[in-house]
Amino acid sequence: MQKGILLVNLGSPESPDPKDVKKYLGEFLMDERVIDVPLWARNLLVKGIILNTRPKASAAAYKKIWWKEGSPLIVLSERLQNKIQKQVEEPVALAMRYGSMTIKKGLQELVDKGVDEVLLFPLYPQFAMATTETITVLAEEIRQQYFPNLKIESVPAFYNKPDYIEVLSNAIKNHLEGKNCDHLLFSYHGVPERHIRKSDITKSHCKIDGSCCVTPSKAHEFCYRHQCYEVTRLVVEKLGLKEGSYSTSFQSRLGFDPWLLPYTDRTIERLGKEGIKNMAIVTPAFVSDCLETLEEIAMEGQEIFHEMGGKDFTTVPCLNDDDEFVNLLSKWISEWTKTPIEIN
Ligand SMILES: C=CC1=C(C)c2cc3[nH]c(cc4nc(cc5[nH]c(cc1n2)c(C)c5CCC(=O)O)C(CCC(=O)O)=C4C)c(C)c3C=C
Ligand SMILES: [Fe+2]
Ligand SMILES: [Fe+2]
Repeated sequence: MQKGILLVNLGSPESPDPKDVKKYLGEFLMDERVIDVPLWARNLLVKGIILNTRPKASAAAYKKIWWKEGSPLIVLSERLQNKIQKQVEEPVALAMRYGSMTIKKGLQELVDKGVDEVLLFPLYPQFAMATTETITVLAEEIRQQYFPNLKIESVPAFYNKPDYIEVLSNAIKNHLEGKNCDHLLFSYHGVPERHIRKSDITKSHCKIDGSCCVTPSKAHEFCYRHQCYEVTRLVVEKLGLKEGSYSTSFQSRLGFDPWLLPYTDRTIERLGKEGIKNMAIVTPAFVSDCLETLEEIAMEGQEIFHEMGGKDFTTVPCLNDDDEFVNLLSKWISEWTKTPIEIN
């Protein structure tokens, strides 16, 4: 058996041009695991409303964060792939759930290299229907249709692995060293509350209240909200943060449905109003910096904080191609391939 690895991230538009942004948003938001309403309603909402209003504003936001080499999310994912490939003997390919770097092309690239057993690695620490699930479901559909002899094994959410928490905590500690920080905000991408209920395998656990996510349950294997709160809890424990010096919030809501609370923008506002002068934000739902971290948090979030009288505002970069993170992913891959690796 020849083994290979397929890393999968979300994707990004081809360019920050409104035409390309519209095309990308069309594919992304028509995914039934992202906007999870019946097809007729999704068509109405996405094609009838969102794609006629959002692409211009989104394109302007993408323009602010776009790099010479391309979309930060894609460039950073490629750097991660290249660094892992330097440590791992087996071929490591990269694909995006949306856009031109498709999962089909990624699998084809591995098959062309003689691979018949793939480790599918969604680059998300927490499980969500809109991320991990849509990747694994699509990969399986593609396998059945085009590569029926290929074996695919998926890496589950790694939010509570002690070595991941250690790498994340070290990155936060290193970034904050020598900086003023009175409050650390853990901001996770939000999801509609309905997604949490839909992913509840017990069908009765998730109440989305103050207690369900801290009450042990089988449901937590697929509960995005629980997994986000667990990352905060475990990092807080590791860094020895005091009660009151940190919070958890959810960003990037879209539409009128209730999304997970509290919202990040309102939380930043509250912290400023309460007299916090120096704050930091970490965004552990994202492995790679992207529009949501570089624009929504580092630019818009900072502006809100300053308007509320805040002073120092710092954003902890995502793990991106951090050496400790590369070593960790390479180690997990080598545990699967059973080929020892040499850590650079
Ligand atoms: C980290 C995990 C993510 C979850 C969960 C998620 C859910 C989700 N997102 C939208 C709508 C949008 N998201 C957008 C950008 C975006 N989302 C994620 C990650 C998650 N999304 C990333 C990494 C990015 C950035 C991509 C980049 O190119 O840099 C956007 C596009 C930007 C905008 O117009 O604001 C939308 C729209 C929904 C509806 C959703 C539902 C569960
Ligand atoms: Fe999103
Ligand atoms: Fe819960």
